[in-house]
Amino acid sequence: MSDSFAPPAALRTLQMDSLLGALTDAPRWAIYSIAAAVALTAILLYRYPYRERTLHYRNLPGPASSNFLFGDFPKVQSHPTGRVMQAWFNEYGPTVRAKLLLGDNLIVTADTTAMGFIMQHADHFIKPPAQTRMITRLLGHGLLNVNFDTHRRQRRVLNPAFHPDAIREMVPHMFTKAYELRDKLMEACADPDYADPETAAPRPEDVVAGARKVNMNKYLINTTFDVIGLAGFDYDFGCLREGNHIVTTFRNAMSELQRLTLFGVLQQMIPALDIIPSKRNKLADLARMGTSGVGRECIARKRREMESLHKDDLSKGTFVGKDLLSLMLKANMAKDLLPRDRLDDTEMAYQVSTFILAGSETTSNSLTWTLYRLAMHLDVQQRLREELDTLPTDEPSPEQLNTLPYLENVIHESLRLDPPVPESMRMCTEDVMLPLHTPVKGRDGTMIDSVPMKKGDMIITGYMQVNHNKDIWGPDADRFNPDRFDRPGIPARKAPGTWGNITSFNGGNRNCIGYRFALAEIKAILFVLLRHFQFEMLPSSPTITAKNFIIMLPWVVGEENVGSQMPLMVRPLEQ
Ligand code: HEM
Repeated sequence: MSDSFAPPAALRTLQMDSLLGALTDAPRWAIYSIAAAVALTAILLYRYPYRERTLHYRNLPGPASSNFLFGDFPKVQSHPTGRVMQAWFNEYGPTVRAKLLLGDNLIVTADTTAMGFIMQHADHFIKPPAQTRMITRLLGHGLLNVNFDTHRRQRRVLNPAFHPDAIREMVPHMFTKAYELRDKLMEACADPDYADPETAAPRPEDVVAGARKVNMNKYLINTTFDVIGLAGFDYDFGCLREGNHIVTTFRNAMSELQRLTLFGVLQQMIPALDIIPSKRNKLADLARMGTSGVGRECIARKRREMESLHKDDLSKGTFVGKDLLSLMLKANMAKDLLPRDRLDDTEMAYQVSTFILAGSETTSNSLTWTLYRLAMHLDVQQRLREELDTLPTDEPSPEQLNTLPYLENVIHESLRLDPPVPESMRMCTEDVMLPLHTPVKGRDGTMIDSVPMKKGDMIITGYMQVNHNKDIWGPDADRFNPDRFDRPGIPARKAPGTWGNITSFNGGNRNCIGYRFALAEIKAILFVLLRHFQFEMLPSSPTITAKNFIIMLPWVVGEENVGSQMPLMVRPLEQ
């Protein structure tokens, strides 16, 4: 039947010949253009309508894509941290689907059960390979970016270094650096010509008797780098004193990697671009060489100290220091550790790079946002200061600091409201059903209480949105109120996470290994700062906003050229 409509064979041959003839006669550019157009159409049909129709979680609700090529993430990035995602959750419920690059889909959730499930199944939800490649280039194969058995092996050696007893021994280093910071700020405030090079020149109204405009974020970054150097591996970076070129290179690399550039986007999609000596690749290599070089130097020094102490038997080389690296080296020598489970020196050096990143910018940002909240709420700041003043010492022990309930509440509230790592992305490694606490209404009107995920699917978990969940923290969940923790019935229900019913330190076996270190450091630094200074908002009231570049950084609207900053008025207190 159908053959009767087909042209006769001779005619078919003629048509084919004339098509081929036309193609061979056509100029080359025309042939290439046609081929490119056909390929592009095929790709677009595949990436958009085809995948949309065949997507296994297509019923999940979510926004219409805000950008055909780049998906929703330019919009997410151009708004303050968490704003766009929260708007989606308000409209569709806590689990939605959104668009990544070139029509790729992903799931975005702040559902407490889904997030708990992801935390408890770390092998099923790993960091996306593109992100891991980038971080590995910066840090090497350290704890932050290895998976499966390698992660378990490394974590086993690192865990003892973060035991509460071990952290207690590191607190004096935290105070040493907190007092160095105090002295730097005092110097700045005493100098009538002081102009902070890390922020814009003060406006006339910000020139105030007895106080100075200071970019506290930068001072705190220098402090936390110094603390991690001393407490982490017995190495003084001296960032507060005079700056350090290794840290500067490292921070430059971080800024470059955090910038949204076309090359960066392409590099995520095309691993072959890793070999291009682009600015971001070169800076990441330099940063890794610098920090892991510090690691190697410290490891060699520790080994020499151990050898001179325990010439006869290296395995006795226990008491070489109380820093993280010494404790890791000690754990690595434990007799019950099989040789294949030990970390070699390169792996050990990469942990140093990892702690430099994971242990400094997170803590400094948490402190920065805490000071911002305290500057906005001078009553809270004063009440906290009065509590700190009840301790009869300039260098309290961790136990003494732990007796201060308001200090605990302020830190808890700040970490809840402004988590330095506001979200994380994961890739599914095998097919699973993701359970939900709160069902969402599907596009076809049915309720969805679990989401089918397949190997390779991407998901973003919103730490910040769980922390702001009104069902857990009450109707004022978006407000800074350290007293909420003393209210009966708050938190109203359980949220996943390692500490304080908040997700800021993640949870499960990929939780933040350094959370006790961070809490001790935040307490020591706040103790010293608040007993010597009052922190105030600038009289010119610039708009401070938060932008997420892996870490939630503070920016001043209209001063983006200055880079990330938190300018505050710093006023020394009369002693
Ligand atoms: C307020 C300060 C801190 C916050 C909010 C914080 C938060 C986090 C979060 C959310 C993660 C999970 C990241 C993910 O898997 O996507 C993490 C992991 C990690 N953090 Fe922290 N962190 C802080 C301080 C520290 C400190 C001081 C150290 C080290 C001294 C540290 C070392 C690490 C490491 C090594 C990991 C990777 C753990 C693993 O994958 O097993 N962090 N942190």
